[in-house]
Amino acid sequence: MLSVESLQVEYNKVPAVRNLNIHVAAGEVVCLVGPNGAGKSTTTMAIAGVKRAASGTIRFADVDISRQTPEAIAALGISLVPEGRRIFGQLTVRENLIVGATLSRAAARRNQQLDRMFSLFPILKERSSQMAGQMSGGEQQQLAIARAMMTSPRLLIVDEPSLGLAPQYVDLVFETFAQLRSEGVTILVVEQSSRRALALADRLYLLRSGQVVMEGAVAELAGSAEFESAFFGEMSAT
Ligand SMILES: Nc1ncnc2c1ncn2[C@@H]1O[C@H](COP(=O)(O)OP(=O)(O)OP(=O)(O)O)[C@@H](O)[C@H]1O
Repeated sequence: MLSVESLQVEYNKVPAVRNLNIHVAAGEVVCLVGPNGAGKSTTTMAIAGVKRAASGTIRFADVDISRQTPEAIAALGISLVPEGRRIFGQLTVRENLIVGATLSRAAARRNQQLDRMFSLFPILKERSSQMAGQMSGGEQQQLAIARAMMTSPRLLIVDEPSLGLAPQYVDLVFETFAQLRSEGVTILVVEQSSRRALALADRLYLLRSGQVVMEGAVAELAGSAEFESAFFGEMSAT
């Protein structure tokens, strides 16, 4: 479904991602893990088209999206839940809005999708008339994921969903992913270091300094001394 080949992404001519190759098959849950500054967010932004690749190819469902606009990429079925406060601090307000824009395709099905999200996230139904900013961090994260799901994406990309969340909300968010996965949603999830993400994922890529340093099926990697030391040795597990 998604194939990233020899991706290079730069900030002011300095590479943040170098010769990166990842792929995600339909129905898979794939995890991008790695320490601060490894290039995880940059990779997600390049896939969603909000940060232009310096070189390399990104293909989605056999379409080369490397040079496409964020709107076109969203219309093809990729939805990104960005890191942090669900906004891109380094992008303009307009660019942020474009990423979350409601597509005309989705608008026709809006009420149906709203009902689906309310059944997936009961708290959002309960709070439907409340100002979103008044909700807890965990509830806001659910809202961010639900908003991304409103367009019925074929690929949902979520950048550090557990960042800053209390443990019970992390559980809730990962239960949501498990539910989405059982409904056939393909998910690319970014985490610094998370056993929950590992429990969810089929495969993972471990990034460091903008490059993939380890990859494989979680079932095969987890437990190996090499992986445990690379993944948990230098990072705090959550
Ligand atoms: N706007 C920017 N300008 C310059 N350099 C940047 C910018 N954004 C990111 N970088 C650099 O690019 C590299 C990759 O950053 P990125 O945010 O993609 O990493 P990450 O793996 O997502 O880390 P984190 O877990 O901290 O979000 C880092 O060296 C970072 O300092």
